[in-house]
Amino acid sequence: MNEDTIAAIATALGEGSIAVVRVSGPDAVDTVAKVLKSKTDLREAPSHTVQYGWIVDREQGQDQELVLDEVLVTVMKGPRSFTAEDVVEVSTHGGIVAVKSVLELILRSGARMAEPGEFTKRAFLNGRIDLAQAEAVIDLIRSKSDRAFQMARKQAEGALSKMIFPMRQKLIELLAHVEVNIDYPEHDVDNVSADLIREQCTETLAQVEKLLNQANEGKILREGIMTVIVGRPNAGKSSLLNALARENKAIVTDIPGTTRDIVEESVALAGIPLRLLDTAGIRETSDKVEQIGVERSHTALVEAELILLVLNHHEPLHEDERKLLAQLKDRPTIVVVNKIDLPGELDVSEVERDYPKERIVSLSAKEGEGIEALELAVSSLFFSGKVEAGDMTYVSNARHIALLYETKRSLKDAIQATYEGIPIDLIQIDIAASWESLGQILGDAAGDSLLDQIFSQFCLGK
Ligand SMILES: Nc1nc2c(c(=O)[nH]1)N(C=O)[C@@H](CNc1ccc(C(=O)N[C@@H](CCC(=O)O)C(=O)O)cc1)CN2
Ligand SMILES: Nc1nc2c(ncn2[C@@H]2O[C@H](COP(=O)(O)OP(=O)(O)OP(=O)(O)O)[C@@H](O)[C@H]2O)c(=O)[nH]1
Ligand SMILES: [Mg+2]
Repeated sequence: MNEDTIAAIATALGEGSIAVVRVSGPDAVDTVAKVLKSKTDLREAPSHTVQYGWIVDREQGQDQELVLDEVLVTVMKGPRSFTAEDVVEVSTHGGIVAVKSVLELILRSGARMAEPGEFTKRAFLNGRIDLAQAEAVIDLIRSKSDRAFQMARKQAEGALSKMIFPMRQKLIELLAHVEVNIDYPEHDVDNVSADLIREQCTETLAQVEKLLNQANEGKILREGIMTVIVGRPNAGKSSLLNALARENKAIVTDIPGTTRDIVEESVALAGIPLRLLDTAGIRETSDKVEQIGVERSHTALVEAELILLVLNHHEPLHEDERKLLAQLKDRPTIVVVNKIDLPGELDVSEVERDYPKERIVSLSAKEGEGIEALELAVSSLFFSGKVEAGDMTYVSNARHIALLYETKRSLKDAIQATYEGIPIDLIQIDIAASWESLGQILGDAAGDSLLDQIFSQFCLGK
């Protein structure tokens, strides 16, 4: 347990109705009791209760005391608290003046200023949460969407840890089993061990790979897919954006070259968030403004994670479209054959030579027909199965993903070694390594520098 009692402002600095100073550590109650005037002495207050009172600076004059603010004070006795230590929270009036003066007084009364993330770090060091949970707290604060927040919240509650834990348990049991066989060598024991290792490591490897696949899907669900709509002028790119956005966001006219600059809109397609970029139609042009637009279309393509190449069903394939089809065939491209409400002039078989059928979608942006087919094509391109947002655990933290890759490598090495007749005690090293890298996700034996690096990313007071 920590000796120090720490304090910091836990709320954002700015105008607001209330602000909170959080104090944690063995002297939290005493420190605040010294500066609080209330009916019940804070030292006598039961845990998880709120006291009304005033924060007073008694050291100001001789007899007179200076009232800093009228407050509500919450006491949470350890280990039933966020840090697992005694925690006292002082709710002051909002704005920065009251809360700052209360914090300063508390610091003068014996507490030390907390470092960024130190409250959460203590929750980790005191064993209330593991490192993966602590890291999820940062993601929680930083999340910008409901979905991102819900993913982080579940991890903060230990969803990932609950999956890692049994995997590690299985590996340690395997190690124990193999160890016993080595210590009491009988005939053919090595073969039995090799079979056992192969079986268990293959099972764990499948779980690790599943987590890694889901990590990628989770990233898509949190951040959205950068989607670029390209095609010739008048193909109906802006109409497609409007149809997907269900509003007239981009200007649509029958004049080729209408869109000059990139128009951006976020939409959800079959539950998948897309960051849609409508671009200027690609063609040779002498118009200076349009040229810049076409240039921007090409630039957008470079970074696109999904490309919707819009063709016009009502016209034969144009040379510029042949070029685009060839250029984009190895990219994540879906060919959208638009204007199917009009008579067909386009020879789709030419497209089908380079693109599989499930990557070609026919629709009418104007009539809003065939959008479901596009939804299907997008979700099968990015998701192995159904898009689940509800109860899946998505690994989002870069450190965790790197450690899962390390685990994967060790498990693969172990499996490979069983086929090559490598001595069991050498294979044990790989198994132990995979057990360790999984443990590092939870913060097993994490060194000071790693902890410093992780917790310094937090804001003050968290
Ligand atoms: N005022 C206030 N609001 C807050 C927080 C806080 O610290 N203070 N939180 C901070 O992020 C979040 C809530 N998170 C919390 C997580 C655990 C515990 C806690 O005391 N856990 C104990 C005992 C719980 C119990 O009595 O059953 C434990 O898990 O042992 C408190 C807050 C959001 N709202
Ligand atoms: N019949 C029919 N007309 C369409 C359809 N989609 C678009 N159009 C029409 O085609 C014309 C061009 O549509 P836009 O959406 O502006 O085409 P664009 O690809 O954005 O064109 P630029 O911005 O010039 O590159 C407009 O007159 C639209 O109404 C469709 O599905 N069916
Ligand atoms: Mg347009």
